[in-house]
Parts: sequence; C-alpha cells; structure tokens
Amino acid sequence: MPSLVKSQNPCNHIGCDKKGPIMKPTVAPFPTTRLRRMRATPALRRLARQNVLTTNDLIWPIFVMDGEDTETPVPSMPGVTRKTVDRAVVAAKEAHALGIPAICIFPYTGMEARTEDCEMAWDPDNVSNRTIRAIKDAVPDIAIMTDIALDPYNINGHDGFVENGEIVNDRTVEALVKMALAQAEAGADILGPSDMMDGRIAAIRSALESDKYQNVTILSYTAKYASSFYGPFRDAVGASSALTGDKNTYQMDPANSDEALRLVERDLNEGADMIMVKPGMPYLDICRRVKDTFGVPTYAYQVSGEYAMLMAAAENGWLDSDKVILESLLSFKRAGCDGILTYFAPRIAKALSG
Ligand SMILES: NCc1[nH]cc(CCC(=O)O)c1CC(=O)O
Repeated sequence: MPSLVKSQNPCNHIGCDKKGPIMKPTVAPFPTTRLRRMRATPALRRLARQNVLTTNDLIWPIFVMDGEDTETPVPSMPGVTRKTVDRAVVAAKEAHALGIPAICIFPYTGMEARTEDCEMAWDPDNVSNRTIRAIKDAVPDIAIMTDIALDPYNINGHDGFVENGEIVNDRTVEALVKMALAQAEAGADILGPSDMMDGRIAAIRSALESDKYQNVTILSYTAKYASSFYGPFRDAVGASSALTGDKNTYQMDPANSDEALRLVERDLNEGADMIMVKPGMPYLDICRRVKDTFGVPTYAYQVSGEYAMLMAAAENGWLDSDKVILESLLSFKRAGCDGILTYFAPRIAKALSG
C-alpha cells in the first residue's frame, strides 16, 4: 500500500536534511506510479512544468565607451561590443522594445582615465553617468543598473584604493558613496556595489536616505567570488592589463559556502533591496541556499566567462546554442533566482517571443 510518509523534513527538496515535520512526496510502487505518464505529451509536460524563464527575469549588461556612433567587438565575447553613448541608447531602446526590464552599464576606460585617487569614478560627466542620463532621457521606462567599484578608474585595476600594497576598506567606502550619489543624481534606478568592501551598503543606503534618493534601490553584489570566470569582462572594460595581483583579499574564496549566508544577512541588515550571487552556473548551490534561507529577491550573474564558454562551444558546432543558453538560464530559476544578469538577454528575449 502506498503510504504518506511523515518525515522530519521541513523542506520539500528531496535530499534536504533540515530538521522538522513535513510531508514527503508520495510515490506508490511501480506500476501504480509511472513517472513517465506525466512526460508523455507536450501538453502534460507543460502542465507539470515547475519553473519558467521569461523576459521579465533578464538584466542586460552592456559596455560603454567614449566616442560617437561606434561599436568595437570584444574578442573574447563573440557578439558583444563596447558601445558609444549614442549606441547604448539604441541598445536600451531595443531592450525596452523586447520587454527586458533592466539594463546594466559598465564603462570601458583606457589608461588615461585611471589615476591613483580614482576621481573620475564620481565625476558626474564620466561615461557611465552620461550614458545613464542619455538612456533615462530616451527610454525612461527601462530600469538602469550601475556598477559601483573603483576598478575602471584605478591605475592598478583594483576595486578599492591601494596603500602600500593593501586594498584599504574604509577610505574606499567613502569614495564608493560619492560614486553612488553621482549615479543616483544621473538617474540610476538600481545601484550595484560590486566592490566587496565591508560596510559599503550601510554607508550608501544612509547617504541615499539623507540626500533625496530614498527610492533608489541597491542590488548588492553580495556573494561575489574571486573567480577566474571574469577574464573576458576584464578585457571588455580594459582592466586586464591594469590589474596588479589578484582580488583575493576582498572577493570570496570559491571554497566557501556558509560565508555567503553571513554576507547576505549583513547586506540585508545594511539596506540592500536585492542580493546577487556571482558567478552563476558554478555557484547554483549558493543561489539555492540563499533563497531558502532568506527568501529575498535573489539574482545571479551569468558572467563573461560563462558566456565565452557557451559561445565558443556553439561557434564550433559542439552545442546547439539557443537550446543550451535557455537551459543554462532555466537552471537559475530552478535554483531559486528571481532574475539573471546575462549577456544573452536580447538574444533570449527574441527567442522567448518567437
Ligand atoms: N567590479 C568589477 C566587476 N563588475 C562585474 C565584474 C565581472 C562581470 C563578468 O565577468 O561578466 C567585475 C570584474 C571583477 O570583479 O574583476
């Protein structure tokens, strides 16, 4: 006889070992239960489908640069270009027409924009802030996300100030606050601190509150790992040659998992509205733990190296590109994410609408 098994399990994920009473899914013995019945036709599969990817889940990261009416390809990211401000506006229009809710801006900077004191980072007229204003003007309904970190403007490529070989925390946080306010002033809707300094969310939140920007949201790069999957991005923003050393003293050790939960709790307490796990596919376990533990708006960043891997295999004919891209993005939904930053956003928005 099939029986309802009462277990000590609060969580209906098979294999989850958290303590507490809940019902386990019931499986009668074969042939009473044939799990293939529900997979037999497209209609039944659609009815049984648990997770869906929609265009509403997508945030599109783009690279912007100085100049006019130009795009330059990023060799390690086939199909991705750096765009001048006017071309970024065209991209935002395209994204909006496709139903993509948000676009995320990263500046490409040459060595001439980089100094030790990183002053360009909070210049109201730096290329990011000019892009924010231009997009807000032309496409007011698309949400604009930013990146807060000093690396595009830092002579040594680090996300914080470097003093005697050390990436210093508190002085960096003061600069990040100035950067955040300049981006809010330009019209950003979502601020994305990606620097991994301690205390930056509280400092940014408090500055926004006291300076008329109460409704500006923060999507914190909370569990950001010191990953080698960022290589192509560093090419795209011109940071590869600038970076001296590594980011291991501020980004997370890829071996750690519990630490991600401490960081999420900390950032939520400090005023983050949304939190991010980064990179994406190699860290789906972290996405799931974060969502189960906190139940807050959770995003993953499918980073440049993940994009490069999928594109390389697709370009060689080794993988069927649209199918693997959709499958990779669905994995984030299954892991509990509410959305994904992905360079595939426009391509997938088209595929989803087609
Ligand atoms: N603050 C920099 C930043 N913001 C987003 C990414 C990576 C994005 C990607 O790889 O697609 C990085 C790179 C880094 O930390 O070195």
